[in-house]
Amino acid sequence: MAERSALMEGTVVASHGRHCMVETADGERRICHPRGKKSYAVVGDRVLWQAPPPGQGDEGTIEKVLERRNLFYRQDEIRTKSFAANLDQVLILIAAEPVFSESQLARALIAAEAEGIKPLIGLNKSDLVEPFARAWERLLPYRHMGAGTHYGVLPLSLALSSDVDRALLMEHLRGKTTLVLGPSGSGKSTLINLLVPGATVQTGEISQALNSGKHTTTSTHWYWMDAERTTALIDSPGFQEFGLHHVAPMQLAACMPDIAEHASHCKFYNCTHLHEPGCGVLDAVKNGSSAHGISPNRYKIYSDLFEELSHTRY
Ligand SMILES: Nc1nc2c(ncn2[C@@H]2O[C@H](COP(=O)(O)OP(=O)(O)OP(=O)(O)O)[C@@H](O)[C@H]2O)c(=O)[nH]1
Ligand SMILES: [Zn+2]
Repeated sequence: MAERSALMEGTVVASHGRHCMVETADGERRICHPRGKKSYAVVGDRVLWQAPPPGQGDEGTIEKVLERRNLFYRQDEIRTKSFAANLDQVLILIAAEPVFSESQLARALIAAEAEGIKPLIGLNKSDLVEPFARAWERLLPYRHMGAGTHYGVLPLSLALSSDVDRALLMEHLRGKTTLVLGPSGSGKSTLINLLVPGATVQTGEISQALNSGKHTTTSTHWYWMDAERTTALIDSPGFQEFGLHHVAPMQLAACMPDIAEHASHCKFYNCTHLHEPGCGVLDAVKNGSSAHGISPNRYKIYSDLFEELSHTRY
């Protein structure tokens, strides 16, 4: 039996099917395959990997996925899609146009909360004055959520005020690992290319290497934004149909800061906030859009999701 080399630690920086690109501590990258089911890794995973025995090519094997701090994923009845692991925050980029789906936004935010990941919202295309004003208005509950400490909505105009936007984004991203998500047309590619010059070329090359020649961009990629490798951005496709099958209905309120804020005032500790007397959430819904109320849209998202998650689980 050929002698095997030592285990080394690395970070998964791209994945395509079962193939991964692993980056070592000194920045070297190489293609690795998982050894077994237990070593399936996603972008952001810290892994122990091993170089192949001499003369057997240069593709390594992932021997072990180290314990994750968190995993951002969506799940429906049929499948689970894992986006990335070990994140500091998720930046959801939407735009004045095309009009965004509030339900989709809310779902992504809940998925982040459920894993203890800080969400951040960017609203792009502020140059489209009227549609932007409408979108900004629709985001009112999100701008106020958690007394302004929790979320933040960053107004952006990525194609026009690139220097200003780069500086603003850097304030929020510096030193962190951030997953960027967004519906098609929101300006996600514009954002990635603004923050990581040459990202498109890098993506093409890695995709090609992982996909044995076929060109594809439908995979998740990790980019360093600085030479010191302290600030990372992860680009991932697949924002549509955000299933939350993994969130229990009774866990939902805690994952929606504007609802959670009032849930401690309920008479019953196991209040569903749907019909109970003495419910702090229902009282806050009556106060509607006042500073301390819950917006009708947000409550509808809560009650619809509660119903949906109650059905899908059993
Ligand atoms: N008006 C305006 N248009 C912008 C802005 N930023 C990006 N766009 C335009 O919006 C369109 C979509 O931008 P992309 O960066 O390709 O968006 P994407 O989210 O990557 O979209 P997909 O490639 O479909 O996933 C392009 O035509 C951009 O030029 C902006 O600040 N203002
Ligand atoms: Zn209640």
